[in-house]
Amino acid sequence: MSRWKDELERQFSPSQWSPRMSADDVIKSHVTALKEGTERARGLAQTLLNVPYGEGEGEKLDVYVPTTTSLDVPLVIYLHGGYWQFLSKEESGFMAVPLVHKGVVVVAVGYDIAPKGNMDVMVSQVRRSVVSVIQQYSHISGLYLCGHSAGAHLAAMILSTDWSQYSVTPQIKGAFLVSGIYDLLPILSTYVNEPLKMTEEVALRNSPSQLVPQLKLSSSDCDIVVAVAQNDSPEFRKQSEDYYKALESTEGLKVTLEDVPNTDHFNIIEQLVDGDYHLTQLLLKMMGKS
Ligand SMILES: N[C@@H](CC(=O)c1ccccc1NC=O)C(=O)O
Repeated sequence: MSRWKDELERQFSPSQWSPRMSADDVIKSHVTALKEGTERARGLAQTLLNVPYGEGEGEKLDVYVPTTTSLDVPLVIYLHGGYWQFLSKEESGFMAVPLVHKGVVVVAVGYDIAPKGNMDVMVSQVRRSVVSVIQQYSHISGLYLCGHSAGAHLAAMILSTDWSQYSVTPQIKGAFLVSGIYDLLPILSTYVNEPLKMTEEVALRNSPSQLVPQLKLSSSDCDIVVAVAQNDSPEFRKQSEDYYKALESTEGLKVTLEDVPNTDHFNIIEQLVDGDYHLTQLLLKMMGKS
């Protein structure tokens, strides 16, 4: 393998950039943290698990419901990460712990990761999950998205949807894009694409960086936070910076770049179990619940 390809693969291996632990350990600890947080959330909140949003076996979502008498109930849809090939909704309810406590509904969406699903399928699934959620929860005070890593990519694709082919047009008030990938071309030649098997055409039509004009048409009223970890790799940091710049130079969009100090690709999202964490506070503030 060429040194150039080695370096590209290292840039797209988030586990190799954590200053906290070895690559293997940071992934193990990530999965454990997400699982434990999700178990806690399932113990604390009322839940509706495995609610179908489509016909497919994998087209199900989990709802974490607050006990509140307030009429102002925002809803956050969480899209999990894992390079479109790892993780599931089963360990994706962790952020519900502090949010449900503040009267926010949290929805963790499942989608068919590769090799079962491909990029077009996953993007279609998460878009349909949003339509299903607003049809079932029409009384909510606002719809928000949060995605991590590959899930931030999927959230950005939701913001970039031409809803004319769908039965409703979702009004998304805010989106938290955490350590995401917005240009899929650089990963085409890496190990990440082995199970995905994307062609250049597939990568282009599923790159949010190519869809900024559509995002402006569909999501001009949405507050967008592009968050990146201080210890994300230079290529990951560049993905967030470039996408932020592309959005920011588009007139009429409200977008901020959050460079989160003392975090890596994994604990930037794990810490959403903590109500005092900077990004939890920002999310609550965006929803008017701080
Ligand atoms: N090869 C990747 C693996 C990875 O990103 C990952 C693996 C398991 C669960 C989650 C992951 N990534 C982000 O959520 C890495 O080097 O981190």
